[in-house]
Amino acid sequence: MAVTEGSLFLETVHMIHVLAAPAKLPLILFASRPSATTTAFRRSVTANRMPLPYVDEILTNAIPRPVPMPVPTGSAVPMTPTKLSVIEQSKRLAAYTAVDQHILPHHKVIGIGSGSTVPYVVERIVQQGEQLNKDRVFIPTGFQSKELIVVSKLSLGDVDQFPTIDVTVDGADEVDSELNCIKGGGACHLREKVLAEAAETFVLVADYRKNVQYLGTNFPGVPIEVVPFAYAKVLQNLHHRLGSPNATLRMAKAKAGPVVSDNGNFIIDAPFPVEAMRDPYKLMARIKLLTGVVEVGLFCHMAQAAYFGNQDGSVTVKSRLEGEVIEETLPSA
Ligand SMILES: O=C(CO)[C@H](O)[C@H](O)COP(=O)(O)O
Repeated sequence: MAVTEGSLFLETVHMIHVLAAPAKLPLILFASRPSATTTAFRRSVTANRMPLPYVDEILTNAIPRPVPMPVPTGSAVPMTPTKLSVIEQSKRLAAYTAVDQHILPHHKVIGIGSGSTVPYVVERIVQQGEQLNKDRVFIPTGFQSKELIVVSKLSLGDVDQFPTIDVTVDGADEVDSELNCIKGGGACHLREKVLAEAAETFVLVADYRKNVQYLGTNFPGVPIEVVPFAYAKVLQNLHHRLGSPNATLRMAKAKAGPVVSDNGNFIIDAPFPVEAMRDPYKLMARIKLLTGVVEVGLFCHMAQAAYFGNQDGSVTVKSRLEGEVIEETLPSA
């Protein structure tokens, strides 16, 4: 899914934060005035067309937020609300743990990925303090992460200025037992793959629902970015030659016509049978050879580690050590 319910929640919160920022209205509104929070949240959710029963679930199923690291004075922190649903709490746990373990003081060029877990990544980076962050540059994978970087008053760079990145942290749609993943639910996978490949260390963060043994378990299709004029030809290739008869052009939700990526391209979502998904590298290579394909949302042999926040407050970590992927679960704090 391009926009999950959880991500809508975060994006809504983020949107309110962005709207509030110029008028210096703190997002603390969420913490100190729950009824105003609920009303504002409902209003923006309605504008985003999220079903209201789900809003009720988010608001009632909320659990207390753990105490964050102290925020250095004067920092612009993209604050999250005081109460988070279990899923949001899991995302934040994953993000905080990954940042604590991988974004170290000597890291100066940092790639910021896309998706609903990434705001927590930026939040934790900001909590590391102005002293550390003033000498760093942050490279976004798209519009969302660029906004997060700017709103957080971190220095923005681009990969053409910094073709070597110390660490890139990104979300994922699914991660398998070999640390391969599906990305592109948010149509950012071209830039995401460039930043993953440019990075010395590429780390994934997600909630427990994305942790699977085989790709395609829950996430229905492989996102494929194509140049617009070639989309019909690529669709035909996928239907008739590559064994994806249900591949479709991704259509926009609040616009007539297809989703257009940050690079001006179209996205095809192509579901494949289980057998094909068991060898994601081979599948990725076959799709990539179709002329008109710009990038495939299968990331194989790229991530060094993946962090999944669990419902019970523990974090499952998959990491690559001397070619082997090991999995461990860190107990809740
Ligand atoms: O690959 C991506 C965008 O292209 C995202 O990282 C991925 O879709 C996960 O997003 P979310 O956390 O919102 O489900």
